[in-house]
Amino acid sequence: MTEVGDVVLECRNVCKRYGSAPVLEGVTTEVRAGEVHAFVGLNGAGKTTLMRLFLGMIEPDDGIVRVRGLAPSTMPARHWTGVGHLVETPLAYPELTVAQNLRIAGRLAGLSAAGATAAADRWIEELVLSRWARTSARKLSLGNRQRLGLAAALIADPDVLILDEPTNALDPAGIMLLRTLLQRSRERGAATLVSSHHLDEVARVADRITAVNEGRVVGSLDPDGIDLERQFFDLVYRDSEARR
Ligand SMILES: Nc1ncnc2c1ncn2[C@@H]1O[C@H](COP(=O)(O)OP(=O)(O)OP(=O)(O)O)[C@@H](O)[C@H]1O
Repeated sequence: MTEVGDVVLECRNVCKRYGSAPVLEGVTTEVRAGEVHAFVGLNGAGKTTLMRLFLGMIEPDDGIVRVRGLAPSTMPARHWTGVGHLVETPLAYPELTVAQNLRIAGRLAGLSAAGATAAADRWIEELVLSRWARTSARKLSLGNRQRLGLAAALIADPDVLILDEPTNALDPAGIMLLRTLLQRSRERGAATLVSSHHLDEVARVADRITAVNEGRVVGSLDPDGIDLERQFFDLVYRDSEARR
């Protein structure tokens, strides 16, 4: 396994509320270079919210969030070029083809025009999208739209990768492909944060698994451990009981 390096993503005592409803309560965590850190939790646990904070899409009410030591809201544009992400629905211009979308993603990630064209061709092959390269994004199946989103996130080999439920809508071949891509990103030294509901899949790809429940970190799971589902529900039930 690759050696794990410096802290790249970090949050300390982060709280986020929507109105009076707490969504994250005192979350502290980190992701280091060369590791895949997975967040698992039930629907509404706060996983997407944490990712949106790291991407500067929202601000914490309390606590600190850092990406390579900088607050996302103050990060210069050039730092974002090394951050690949797929959060919620894959972002694609519906009227543009797969190839055109990937060229734009490459340009936004700081590649030259020629570099973006080459990267688009490469990632179309990697994600097995060749048949749809000239198809407009709006005509893609859900799974192929997800593949396009993953290709866009990875287009410039980012050293920070934030993927929310990346297996969404993928077929078994797509899931295996994603596994390989995450492994390669880890070997390049990328810091990867993923969220998932699929404990078996997460156990295959993650170096670290953190369980969240109702906005709080409630423990960690050993990816090599047995019966992860039972361990996960034990943590969740214990936390839910303690809150009563
Ligand atoms: N913009 C918003 N306004 C109000 N509430 C919100 C908003 N965004 C998220 N929430 C609430 O925050 C909580 C956490 O949502 P979040 O999407 O982070 O959970 P999640 O763990 O990603 O869930 P899922 O597994 O279902 O995707 C939920 O109760 C959700 O309804």
